[in-house]
Amino acid sequence: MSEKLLEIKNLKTSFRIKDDYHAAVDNLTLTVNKNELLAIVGESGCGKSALAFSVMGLHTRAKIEGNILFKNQDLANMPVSKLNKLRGKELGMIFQDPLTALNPLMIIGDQIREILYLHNKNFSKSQQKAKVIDLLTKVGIPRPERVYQQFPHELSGGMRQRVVIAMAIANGPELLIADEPTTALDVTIQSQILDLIKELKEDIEAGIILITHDLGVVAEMADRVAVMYAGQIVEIADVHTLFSNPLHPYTRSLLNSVPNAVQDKSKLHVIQGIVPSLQNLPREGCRFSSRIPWIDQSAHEENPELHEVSPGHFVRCTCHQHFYFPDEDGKEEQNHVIS
Ligand SMILES: Nc1ncnc2c1ncn2[C@@H]1O[C@H](COP(=O)(O)OP(=O)(O)OP(=O)(O)O)[C@@H](O)[C@H]1O
Repeated sequence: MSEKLLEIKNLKTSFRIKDDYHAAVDNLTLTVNKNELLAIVGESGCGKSALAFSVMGLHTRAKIEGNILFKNQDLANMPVSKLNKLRGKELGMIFQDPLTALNPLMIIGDQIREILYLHNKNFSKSQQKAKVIDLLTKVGIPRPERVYQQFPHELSGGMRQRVVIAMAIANGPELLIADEPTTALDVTIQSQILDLIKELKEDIEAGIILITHDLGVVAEMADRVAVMYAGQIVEIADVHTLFSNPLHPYTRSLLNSVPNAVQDKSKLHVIQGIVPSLQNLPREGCRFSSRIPWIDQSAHEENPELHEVSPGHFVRCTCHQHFYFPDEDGKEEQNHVIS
């Protein structure tokens, strides 16, 4: 039986725009188990980062409602002083852009030493230095003694992201959140960084939330996948089920829009449009219905819920039972009705 590490219950993260609050994460419920890698996917603007920042308590102006239970402590309703003791120790985060995550005026060694010292004042300076060298070696940095003395601008983007990862794992986090950790890097470095996160998963035995746009990465690394659209989870399942039997129209659209070597390119089905802006998000009915206007309105639920269609596989709204792509000619898909 998997052990729950993080349990998010009815999380609502809202930003104030003009005079009103608008929810970027809307009534979201999710668990992450120990030693599990949960991938969160979805288009830009669907609320992935808002969710990650809520877990880490990094929103300064957002209104947070609901519960974020980490080992049964509620991060959403915790004083900052207590949260600070968890962040950088039991909770680690790898940010999108390593340059903004590092202090440009401090050498790398001191930045990592500071994190170690903050959470363990008993380490002597030489013990801290040894540990930093150890961490830099672990994240694959060649000549760690030299890098210890260098400033962030002296390193390449890939090396900087390795440093950020070393900082995130310095105190052995139990939950690690990686928010598009390779966005700022070129393709070859991207795969090295992802390999590193994969290795670390075995090594540090943490629960990991990986936010990414890259479905290839998800297929290779994730244990479970949550698909987000307009602030909500529309489908969640173990990685095998999600890729072999995607049900929600949005999930099917995401998977169908990725070409693969054996696929006939004329059969790429793409759903047009984008995630609406926060102020224009439909708050009632199926939020995806405006993207699939050819599906009869009666196919949607009034208040779409997540339904468990097989053990651990949840899909929002009943519209998936009646969904087909408009440019599909096969009758098989047109009759895609799941009882
Ligand atoms: N501080 C903020 N104030 C107002 N609106 C915000 C704020 N931060 C995010 N938003 C809005 O909330 C919605 C969700 O944004 P979020 O950054 O979480 O999306 P995302 O899925 O992480 O996108 P990306 O993949 O581009 O990082 C978007 O409409 C965004 O414009």
